[in-house]
Amino acid sequence: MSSDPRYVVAVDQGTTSTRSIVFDLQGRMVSLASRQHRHHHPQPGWSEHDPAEIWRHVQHVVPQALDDIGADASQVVALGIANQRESCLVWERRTGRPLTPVITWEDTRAGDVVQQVLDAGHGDLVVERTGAPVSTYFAGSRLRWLLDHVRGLAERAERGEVCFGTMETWLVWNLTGGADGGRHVTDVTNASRTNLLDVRGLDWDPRMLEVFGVPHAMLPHVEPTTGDFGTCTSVLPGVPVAAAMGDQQAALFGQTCFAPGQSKATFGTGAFLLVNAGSEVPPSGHGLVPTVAYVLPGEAPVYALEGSVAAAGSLVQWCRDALRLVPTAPRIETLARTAPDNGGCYVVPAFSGLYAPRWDAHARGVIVGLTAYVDRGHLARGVLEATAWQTAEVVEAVASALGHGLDALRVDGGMTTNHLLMQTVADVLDVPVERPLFAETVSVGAAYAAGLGVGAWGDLDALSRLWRRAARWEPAMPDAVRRRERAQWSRAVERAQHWVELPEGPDQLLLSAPEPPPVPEDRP
Ligand SMILES: Nc1ncnc2c1ncn2[C@@H]1O[C@H](COP(=O)(O)OP(=O)(O)O)[C@@H](O)[C@H]1O
Ligand SMILES: O=P(O)(O)OC[C@H](O)CO
Repeated sequence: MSSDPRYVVAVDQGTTSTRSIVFDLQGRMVSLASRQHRHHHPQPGWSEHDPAEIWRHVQHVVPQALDDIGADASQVVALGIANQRESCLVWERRTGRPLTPVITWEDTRAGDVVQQVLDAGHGDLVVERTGAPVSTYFAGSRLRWLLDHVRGLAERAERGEVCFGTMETWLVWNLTGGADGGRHVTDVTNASRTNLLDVRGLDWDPRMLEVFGVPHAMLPHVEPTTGDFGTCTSVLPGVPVAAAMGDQQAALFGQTCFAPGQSKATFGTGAFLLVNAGSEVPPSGHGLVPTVAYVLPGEAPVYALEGSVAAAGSLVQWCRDALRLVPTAPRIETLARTAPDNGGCYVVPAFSGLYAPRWDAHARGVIVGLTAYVDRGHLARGVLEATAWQTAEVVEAVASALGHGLDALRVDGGMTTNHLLMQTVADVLDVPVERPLFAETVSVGAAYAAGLGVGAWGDLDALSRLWRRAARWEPAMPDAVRRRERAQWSRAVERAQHWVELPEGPDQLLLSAPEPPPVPEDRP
């Protein structure tokens, strides 16, 4: 065996930042580099990133993570990509020039498209074919919005002159050559978040393309989670892109939830609970969404049942950036610990409406129960409790769907360094909460999948043996308190619900970037 160390590199392209993590072949994390990108909110309900900025960050963090350990591309056996899901953009096939910003999963501008699809009576059909309800959350409605509002885009899409993609599609295209032969591919887990994929056939559904008016010519080829996504021509020249998957599916994989019934919750910008549902599409219902967990070549697909919470860490970020309540996100814990409880104050962060299990696009955020007694500490408590209670609603829905509750919940994501929050989650769920040693489970999952793809690791059992618990929080809240607080939370949510009429979309192109962003730097 060569003494030259060998590595698997993961890229986690998240809503807040882009990270690159290097793993050795024992599955240990050996280096991490990260960069936050800007988040634009040009109008209420709009949420955008600059695709060129994100590609630049990938070009920066991947070499940096390798440089930090004195390694280079020649020692990398595979690259795996995990990404914020549903966020999407369109670019020009000939030049690779982005024609739109990244319209993120939190963006609600396509509310009128959703309404049109529902008014046309297609709501049940979309759920039956794709597993997911019609929502601005899934990419199809936002793609339709772009086709309607970017001048000339619909015609160019019909002619095959433009490429649609979610974030892994954009990154794989650029990594494998861009306009000079880059691959236009998506992975099946990301594709299952578009309202356009036949969740059983695992390819674009012609009926859904009709319903959303999406030309097939602009869509990427759908690939299994691990396999041949092409070879990097830049950033990691010669290295195969061996896996790509949505970040929440990657976290399920990284938490080694390979057996039906195993679950994890990731607390990042949003919060996402996924339960492994085995190889049959689980029934929709209880406000949960069947989704593709992973597809390994030559094996039956594995599905998950998902409960997505739109706003979790983003509420903390809003407290930091918009309210200046805290200087950094972790300081929300320090502030919350100055108060013994929420002082009667409840925060419902329905910035993008409410997702699972209520699915109310018309909901908007509220802070209720304010009296002159409430101070910053109480508010910070209310902010953390909002994530816990939203998760509790999802866990209740999962219990109804499965017919039994969870024994324990594996957690990960940026918010899980917050001990008070994790204790609160255990308390309101009345379930123990466990965090693994490698809390960057999204990257772990992408690396595991990529390593499997090139034979660097044996099999799923070998990966399961790598999971190590680092922390556990036991429920400690008296039942009576839990019941009382649960009832108060429900009353607060009711006040947030049905708040707005969905706005009509503008008639003309109103993207916030009137000039297309510059072509990524490394292209001639
Ligand atoms: N200690 C903390 N307490 C509460 N929220 C936190 C803490 N640390 C980070 N966050 C929140 O977590 C999010 C970042 O988590 P991360 O998993 O990196 O997100 P993403 O994958 O969505 O980019 C941010 O929204 C931030 O506000
Ligand atoms: O980037 P994250 O961790 O907020 O994840 C975003 C989700 O994939 C949205 O569905």
